[in-house]
Amino acid sequence: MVMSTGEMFTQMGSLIAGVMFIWAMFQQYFPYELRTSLEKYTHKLFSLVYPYIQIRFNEFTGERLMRSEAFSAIETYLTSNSSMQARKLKADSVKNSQSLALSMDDNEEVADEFNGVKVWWVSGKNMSKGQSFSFYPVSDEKRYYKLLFHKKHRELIIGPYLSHVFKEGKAITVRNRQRKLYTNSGSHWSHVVFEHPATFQTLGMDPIRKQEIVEDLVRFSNAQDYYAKIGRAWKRGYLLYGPPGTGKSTMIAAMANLLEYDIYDLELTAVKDNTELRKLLIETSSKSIIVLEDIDCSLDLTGQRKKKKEKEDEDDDKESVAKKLMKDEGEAKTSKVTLSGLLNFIDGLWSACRGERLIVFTTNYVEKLDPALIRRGRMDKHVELSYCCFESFKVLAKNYLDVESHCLFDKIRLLLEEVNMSPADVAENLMVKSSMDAVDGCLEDLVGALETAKEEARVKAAEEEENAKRLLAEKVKAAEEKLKEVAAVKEETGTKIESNGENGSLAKEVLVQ
Ligand SMILES: Nc1ncnc2c1ncn2[C@@H]1O[C@H](COP(=O)(O)OP(=O)(O)OP(=O)(O)O)[C@@H](O)[C@H]1O
Ligand SMILES: [Mg+2]
Repeated sequence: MVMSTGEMFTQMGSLIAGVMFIWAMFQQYFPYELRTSLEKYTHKLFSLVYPYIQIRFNEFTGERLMRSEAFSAIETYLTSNSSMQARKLKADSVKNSQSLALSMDDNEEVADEFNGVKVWWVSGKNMSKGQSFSFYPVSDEKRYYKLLFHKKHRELIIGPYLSHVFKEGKAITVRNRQRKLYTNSGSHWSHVVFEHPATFQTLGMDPIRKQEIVEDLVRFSNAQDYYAKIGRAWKRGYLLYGPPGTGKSTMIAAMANLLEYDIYDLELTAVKDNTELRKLLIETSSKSIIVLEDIDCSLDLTGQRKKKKEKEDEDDDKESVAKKLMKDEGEAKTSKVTLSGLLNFIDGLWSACRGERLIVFTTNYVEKLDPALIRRGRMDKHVELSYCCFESFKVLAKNYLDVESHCLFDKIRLLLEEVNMSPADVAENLMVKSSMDAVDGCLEDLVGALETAKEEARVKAAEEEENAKRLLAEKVKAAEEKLKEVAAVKEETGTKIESNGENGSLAKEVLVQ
């Protein structure tokens, strides 16, 4: 059997250690003075013969036998190296069984290089003593990794190399993990696998603004040191606002996909009180987006969710939820989330308990939100998503139909300047309905839809103008009637006042006014 380098060094080390042990036992028979100088020389000799250092990383640590973070990070780090070098590999599936990860099997060895220095990693396992025979897999094996390197590189390996291994191992874990979409029922989060395919490439909006948002997000995700330096919690608030179907929810999915974050979709109406809200916050992990959708209609005074449509139909002098919360706060029972509870959730002391988090609010009615809720510092970036412009259309056309230019584009551009159509409606028209004339057919459908919308808008505007004219005519008529009445009264009272003597002219003036 061929012995690998690391194995050879380990065996050599064990052999020398054995000899040293016998030698140490033997030394006990020498006088004390002679023994101390002998020990000194023995150590020198040992490090000359065997100049290597070994570090052992056990899989389980502590009294509660927690799996060691260092071990996990090393295991993941070595996975990327081992598939090329090790002879015996273990296979495991990652990312929803879509791909395989190969890692080194027990008693295998791989070499690694860092700044030109070679090190060896050896995997091994110990069995617990007193094991009884069983047909079932043994669960009390204790695995470990041993790192072997020359003693002259001690500082480099113990410092920069090991921190590089841990950092890289954790980064690979994040890349390979299955991302999750959480939702709360009461004070508990439950999750499904997050698989939304939206990306910033497929999001239809002005490319310059889109680039600005992408850069802002990437800058945030790399800014741990910066946030620590300026003494702020590593979190950022986004307010996405605009009419329905303009891509607010889609943008959140694109954000999560860009940064590889989990999403916590917080249903505020299902939260009993501020304490429950805080509990939910504490249970979120870092590298995540906490989403509060439709913040303007998430709650009402009774804590019941109102459907958006009903909300739209309600009377005009609606108050923002935030204002209602504020009013409600004084009389709040323990079963209510209050505005201050929500503000604390966003930027109270507990909000800093896990770093690297985005908090995203969405709303169709930004003007209804309480300024306290969305001031900079809480919602750092305000992003308006609006009706489809020509730039957004071009992204959608490229995405849905794979076209970058077409003879109908000019017509569409002019129509989009005149008509308010949401990207969701534009996208609906660009969905291929049959294999025949896909591009021409879809673009013609869109032109048709835009022209219909334009005509509808024209008819609506004409109706509104007609209504306004009618209203004005009615008002003029009413005013004329009033004038007639006033004139009649004036004539009657004017005569009386005139007969009243010197005050008569003054009274007349007042009446005229
Ligand atoms: N800007 C956009 N780019 C690409 N697709 C979009 C865009 N806006 C909307 N869509 C499409 O329309 C659908 C609805 O969009 P989305 O749910 O993101 O809208 P929203 O702004 O969140 O609406 P609401 O205010 O009703 O929640 C999505 O499935 C998406 O495919
Ligand atoms: Mg939405």
